[in-house]
Parts: sequence; structure tokens; C-alpha cells
Amino acid sequence: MAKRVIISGGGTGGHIFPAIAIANALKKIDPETEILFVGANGRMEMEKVPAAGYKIIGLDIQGFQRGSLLKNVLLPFKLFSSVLKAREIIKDFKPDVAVGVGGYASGPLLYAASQMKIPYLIQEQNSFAGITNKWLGKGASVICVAFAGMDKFFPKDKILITGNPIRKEAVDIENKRFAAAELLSLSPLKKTILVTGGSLGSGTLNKSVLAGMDKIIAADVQLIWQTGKYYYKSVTEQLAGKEHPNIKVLEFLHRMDLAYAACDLVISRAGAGTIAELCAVKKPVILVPSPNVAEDHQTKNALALVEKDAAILVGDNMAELELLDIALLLIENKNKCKELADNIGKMELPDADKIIAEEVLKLAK
Ligand SMILES: CC(=O)N[C@H]1[C@@H](OP(=O)(O)OP(=O)(O)OC[C@H]2O[C@@H](n3ccc(=O)[nH]c3=O)[C@H](O)[C@@H]2O)O[C@H](CO)[C@@H](O)[C@@H]1O
Repeated sequence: MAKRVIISGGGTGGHIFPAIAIANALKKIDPETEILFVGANGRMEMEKVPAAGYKIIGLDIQGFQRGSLLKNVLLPFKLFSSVLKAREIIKDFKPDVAVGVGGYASGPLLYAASQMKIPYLIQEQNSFAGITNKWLGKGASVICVAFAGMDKFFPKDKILITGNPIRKEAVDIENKRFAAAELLSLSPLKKTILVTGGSLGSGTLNKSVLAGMDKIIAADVQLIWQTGKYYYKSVTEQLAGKEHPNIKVLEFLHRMDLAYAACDLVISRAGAGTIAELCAVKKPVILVPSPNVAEDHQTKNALALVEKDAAILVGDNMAELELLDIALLLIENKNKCKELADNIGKMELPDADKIIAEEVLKLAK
């Protein structure tokens, strides 16, 4: 009989896209699998999950809001009512198994699942586990991780190193350079840098590009510049009158495959999902870890690559000053680019989506 699976979590692309990759892999194994997503109202998953063809129900849940005591006053009530709603959802949908990928909705949903004796699997993308996942890890049947040493956070016997699941279509770049460049109105023959700040964009990367844009233009290098939704308006305002055909400014990249296919070098934040994709597309990368994440986990993500000569790291505080100089030197250094690309390719853990989907189905039996 077809299995019924609830997948919960979200907040940012780093949680949502692995969830979609797991859902796609479940459907590939058995197209009859019934999948329901549970997310947080008002967050990115409420738009991205239906766009990927899956049904989602939102909980009224938020994270702890730093700097606003008033907003946090309601948090315990929201948590309580989210657990009640999660219980209703489980009662109606009758899942055989639940999956949590982290982000606000995972907590109440997996807590309700554990109360209702539904087995659950956790997928942790980062080298550092957040409080909720650590707490939920105790009751999980399996915890799928992407980094070694995660037994600091989770019971050792439940951990499975699978790597991070990625959307196949996002990394399918074979023979697409010319078409991608054409679609982006760029030349396939000129050197091209992709700048991505992760699913939300990065203020530091945007500032660094603004600071060094003249050098990019002078070097006749092209730029695919993802600003992030929140920064797009301010970036385009600052660029007014200085637009250049070599520089493509985009709010969000809906086709990551085209961006990866068209570029020779990537400048990126060090989100775990982006890193997993970079291992699959095998592009040289300069990582600028965000300092604004729990326990500085992006630096740890980045160092795992740097230690293997698979990426170059530029600190957030140095980026505005030197990031584009380093990028322009690197893109001209064919040997170094090849070495970085070869080494990052060796770190790929392929089939994470399939391995996790198989674990999910095992639990559903
Ligand atoms: C600020 C923050 O909290 N960042 C966290 C968040 O990152 P963030 O949400 O940025 O996620 P990742 O870097 O892991 O992944 C970004 C995902 O969004 C996609 N994408 C990105 C840009 C774009 O324009 N279009 C697009 O489709 C990428 O292909 C990738 O699949 O989750 C990650 C995984 O838990 C963490 O490691 C990061 O530290």
C-alpha cells in the first residue's frame, strides 16, 4: 500500500529545498506515495512548496525574535496552538512517518508526532545542530546528517551520514553553458562570476560587489548577481545610472542550473545546501561565511572544504575590501580554478535524497 509521509520545516531555502528533494525522491521510488508538507505561515515554504507541486499546510509559528520582547510574549501561546494544530493535521492525514528538516514548523510537528507514536526522521543540514533538533533527536528513529562528528549533538546509534539532499534539476548543468548565457543575455565566451548570498541574499556580498564593480567592468568579466529579495530595491537604486550589460542583477534565481552552468567561478555564502550543490556542479568557489548564524556554523561548513583545498575563504569583515580583487585574480588562474573544482567535486555525496527517502520508507513499514 502507498505510504503517507508528512515533511515539516522551512523558513529559508536551506531547509525547504532539501525537503523538496526528499519528496521528489520518495515520488521517484513510489509515485503513489502521499506527501503533505507542514510549514510556517508567511515563510518562503508557503510559496516554494506549492510551486514544486506539493500541498502544504501552514502553522502560526515564528522563531525567537531578537530585540523585540513584545513579539516574543506570544511565542509560548503560538507554540502551544501549533502543537494542537499539528495534532489535528496528523489525525486527518494519518501519516505512516514524519520527516523534519529544521526550521520553525519542524518543532511542533515532530513533537506532536512523537506524542502520537508516529516514527520520525530528522535531516540536519549543518555541522552544528540547533536546540530544537538536538531535543527532537532523542525521540527520532534516524538522524540523517552531512558532516562527521555529529554525535556531539545526537545519539550515535541513530546517526546516518548521507550528505545533504539537493534538487537534481538545480545541478543539472551538462551542456547548458551556451543556452544559459543566452537566456541571461550574457556572452558564453566571456569569463563569468556568479554571486549568491543563499536563499535570502547577503548584505555583505552586495556591498562588496558595489564596492568593486568598476574593477569587474574594467576586466570585462561578467557577473550574475543574486541580491536576495530584501536587498534588491536598495541595490538597484544604488546602481541607477551605472548599469552595464556585463552585470545581471537578479532578486532570486529561479533556475539555479542556468546560473551554475553559465559561470566559471562562484562567490557565495556558506549555507550547507549551496555547498552540497557546488560539490555536484564542481565549480571553483570563494566562500564568505555569514557571521549571523547560530554558533558560526557557516564558518565550520566552509572550513570543511578549505581544509581539503576545495574552496577559498574570505572573512565577512574583509569582503568589502578584498573579495573582488581575490575573485578577479582567481578567475584568471586556470590551474588554481581547476584544482579547486576537482577537489570540491571529490566531496560530493551523491544520492543523499534517494538514501534518505529509502530510510523514510523503511520507517513507514
Ligand atoms: C542565513 C541563514 O540562516 N542561512 C542558513 C540557511 O541558508 P540558506 O537558506 O541560504 O540555504 P543554503 O545556502 O543551504 O541553500 C540555498 C538554497 O536556495 C537555492 N537558491 C538560492 C538562491 C537563489 O537565488 N535561488 C535558489 O534557488 C539554492 O539553490 C539552495 O538550494 O540554511 C542553511 C541550511 O540549513 C544554513 O547552512 C545557512 O546557514
